[in-house]
Amino acid sequence: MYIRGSRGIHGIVFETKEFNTEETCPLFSSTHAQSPKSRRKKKREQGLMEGKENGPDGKKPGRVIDGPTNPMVTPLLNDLYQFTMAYAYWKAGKQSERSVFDLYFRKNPFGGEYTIFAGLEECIKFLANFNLTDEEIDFVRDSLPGCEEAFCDYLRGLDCSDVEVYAIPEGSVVFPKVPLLRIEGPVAVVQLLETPFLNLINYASLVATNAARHRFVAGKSKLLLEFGARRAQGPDGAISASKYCYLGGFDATSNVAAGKLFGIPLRGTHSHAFVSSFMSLDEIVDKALRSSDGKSTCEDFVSLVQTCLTKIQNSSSLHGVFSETNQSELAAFTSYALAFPSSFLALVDTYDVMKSGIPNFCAVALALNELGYKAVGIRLDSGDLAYQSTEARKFFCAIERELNVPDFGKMIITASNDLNEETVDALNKQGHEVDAFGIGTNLVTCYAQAALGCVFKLVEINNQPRIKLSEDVTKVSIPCKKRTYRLFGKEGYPLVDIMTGENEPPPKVGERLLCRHPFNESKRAYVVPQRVEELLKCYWRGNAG
Ligand SMILES: Nc1ncnc2c1ncn2[C@@H]1O[C@H](COP(=O)(O)OP(=O)(O)OP(=O)(O)O)[C@@H](O)[C@H]1O
Ligand SMILES: O=P(O)(O)OC[C@H]1O[C@H](OP(=O)(O)OP(=O)(O)O)[C@H](O)[C@@H]1O
Ligand SMILES: O=C(O)c1cccnc1
Ligand SMILES: [Mg+2]
Repeated sequence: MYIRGSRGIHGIVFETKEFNTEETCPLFSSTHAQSPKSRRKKKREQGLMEGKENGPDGKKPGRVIDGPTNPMVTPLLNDLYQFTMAYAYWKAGKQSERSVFDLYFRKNPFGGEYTIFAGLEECIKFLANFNLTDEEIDFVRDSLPGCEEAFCDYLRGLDCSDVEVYAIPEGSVVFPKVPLLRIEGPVAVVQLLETPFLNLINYASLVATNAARHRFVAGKSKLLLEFGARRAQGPDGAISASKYCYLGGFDATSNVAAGKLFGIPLRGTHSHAFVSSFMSLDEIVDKALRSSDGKSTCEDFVSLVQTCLTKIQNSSSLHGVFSETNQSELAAFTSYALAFPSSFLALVDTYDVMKSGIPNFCAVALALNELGYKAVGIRLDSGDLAYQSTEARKFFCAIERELNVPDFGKMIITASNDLNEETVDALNKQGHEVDAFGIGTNLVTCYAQAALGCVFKLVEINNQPRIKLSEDVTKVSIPCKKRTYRLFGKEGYPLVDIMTGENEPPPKVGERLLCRHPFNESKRAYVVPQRVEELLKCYWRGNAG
């Protein structure tokens, strides 16, 4: 069954970070995740969860799995109807019927050609710790009219030991309608997984895709910094954005909590407030700075900065670019350099980029250079970023030439201010000298598209296929328990993802295969795969061994 050609991504090398298990990804080997509830914690401490985790091969490494990162992710993070259905299944004696659900999305986000799958690890953490506390059961009892006590007893015994989860590895490039997860198990239990799983996967995959798209437009060589914590949709939005933007190809985050939780590299500069908090150089009391080799001390770093500024003012090619610079800004930069001589990076647009910020920065950077330090660079946060970055680079290169300071021209130029895919693309077209982009609002809020629209559909029960019909053909579900494969061509690129029935023979390398679109009869293609990769791997095998 032909689903979606991967040729749309032909030639693009995605550098998303793939992580299949906690072991393989240091990013998620956090030992700090908090258990949601004391009862769950106790259960884990007693080792009751031990031996249940499965890697992509379904093997059990035999150790305890932490709960979800966010302690609010409990079985109650659900739609009421999952509990009413669970009750009604139970009343009808159907609660244990073996069901198969597919989790998939229908359309790539952002008008694009691909999606990055994310959120799987949190789903497995949720499964591994799935149980309802007495308090939660009391609340469910009160929320369901006429709820019988025996149902509460049933809920008390519920866990995911009868559930199996097959999934595409987290961080993979995925396409519409191909199941990202296949979840098998007792229908009432699997039903209770629908909303939490969708919640954990929808935003994660959307923001990871957004990050990957920003990476693609920025190019491999640029440093991408996620600056979204202040604009994200609440605390979970911020933490999830940092985690999944890193997965999607960002290099670092400004979010300290995400750095601690996941080991994501932290990066940052300083704000306008720091610059405007200073009035004059007289405010700097401790003016001494030891040289980088520790062999000498400059007793008056402020005077050294002033001397360097005069040197720049007197240099022939820089002459005329500026006259007097803002002295409060110079005080802020000098003070910052005294605090961070080895990693000095200044925000240069508080007053006037070319007439003040850049010369002031260069004066401080030159003074540091005399003591053996190398300044890192600047940040631009307003105005025409293409023009300003180009002018700044020219200035740095002129100083390198005129004052004979090796590598001064290679200063890192960071840009921020409401950036998104389009502005980065526009900058590329105009030509710019930006080395690093700091991106917040548009990235983490996924401003260009609010949700991915993953769904969770019953495709089989008691070994019988199930379908959901719809007037809208794109909403018709694809029945049956399936296997999915990615077929690769001669040059090693993926050609197509296909779905087959569970018991159909798998595609064979070198054998011609007719692939058909599930809804559009006219779309079909013969493919001769050079490599075949099964996409759904076992991540949770319950008690099955
Ligand atoms: N060369 C460029 N080409 C296209 N877009 C740009 C370019 N330079 C900057 N931008 C974008 O244009 C917008 C500038 O917005 P705006 O004019 O509101 O900011 P500003 O006045 O420069 O700064 P602020 O209001 O934050 O002090 C930002 O979204 C920025 O990312
Ligand atoms: O623009 P974003 O992509 O969200 O990136 C984060 C923004 O947050 C900071 O300032 P803030 O926006 O708080 O103040 P500013 O608008 O005055 O710069 C920073 O200077 C960026 O502009
Ligand atoms: O470190 C920075 O420069 C930063 C962090 C968050 C938001 N804006 C900027
Ligand atoms: Mg801003």
